[in-house]
Amino acid sequence: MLVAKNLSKSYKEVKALTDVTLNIQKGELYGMLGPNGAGKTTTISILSSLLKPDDGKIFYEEKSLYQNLSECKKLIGVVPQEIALYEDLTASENLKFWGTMYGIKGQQLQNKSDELLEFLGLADRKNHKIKTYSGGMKRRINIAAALLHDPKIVFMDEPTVGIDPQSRNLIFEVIEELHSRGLTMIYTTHYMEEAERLCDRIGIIDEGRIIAEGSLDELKANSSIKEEIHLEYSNPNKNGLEQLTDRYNGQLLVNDDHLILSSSQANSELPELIQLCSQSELLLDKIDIRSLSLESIFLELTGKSLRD
Ligand SMILES: Nc1ncnc2c1ncn2[C@@H]1O[C@H](COP(=O)(O)OP(=O)(O)OP(=O)(O)O)[C@@H](O)[C@H]1O
Repeated sequence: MLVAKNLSKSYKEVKALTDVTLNIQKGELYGMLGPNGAGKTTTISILSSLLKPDDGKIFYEEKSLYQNLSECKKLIGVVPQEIALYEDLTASENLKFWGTMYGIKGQQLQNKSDELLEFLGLADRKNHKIKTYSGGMKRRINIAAALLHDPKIVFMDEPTVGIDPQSRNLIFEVIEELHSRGLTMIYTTHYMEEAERLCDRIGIIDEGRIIAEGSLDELKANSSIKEEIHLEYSNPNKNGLEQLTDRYNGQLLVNDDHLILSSSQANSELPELIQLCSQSELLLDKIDIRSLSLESIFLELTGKSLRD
């Protein structure tokens, strides 16, 4: 469906992308997982023709993007990270505006707009102004606007940023339904849980490079880490945490009230870890051994946390 070869892009002295190559199959839900500033928005902007790369080639259904711009653009829908809606217009009026921009008119636009409002669970609010909508509802209308012209591939740039868990779940359900209908999607996120839940294949991006790619199972199989030890503690003792960080350099994620240690053999590492916690005067509430997550894979590959 989409092939991108060796995309590179700099903003003056900032190297935003280096040699990014992607091969997205029809019907695939591909996740780009990376921290803030990794290059996700730049990739989407280039793939959707909003931005020109310094280098690289892009093909949609084997046709070069730049040589077939208007034809390719019809295939593409973009859900931008920033909400692109007029606050003083109703949801219907916003969709009418975007539909007209895509060249859809009259009854066809009305029908499509109603169908999407129904699909996104907002039919009963269609005549309300966007400024009365919650953040999650605005995000859903943002998605509807990208679907008006029946695109074959949709780019979703962090579509759940800044919304509550319930609204996030509604958006996941919409994406899963679109996926089951065969829509090809590229979904960017810095939440590993989203990539794990939604995506057929995940590209891990950091500092403008895809540093690993595969299904969740493939990424796990290629990692030397096998498990994670989760420790919950009740006293965030700074010195104690520093001692542990020194001992487990590059293996340990420290969060507010818990630690995650990436481990190749959790059962044999546990006694030493518990002893060190005791020496470091960390009061443990709970210990859990869990299967490997993308967070640990990211730590293994980059030496840093996805959430930094
Ligand atoms: N218009 C711009 N001018 C200068 N630098 C930019 C511009 N847009 C992005 N950058 C830089 O390029 C790099 C990649 O940014 P990009 O927005 O693509 O990352 P991202 O993964 O989408 O991050 P975020 O989740 O924060 O949007 C960053 O270092 C960013 O500061």
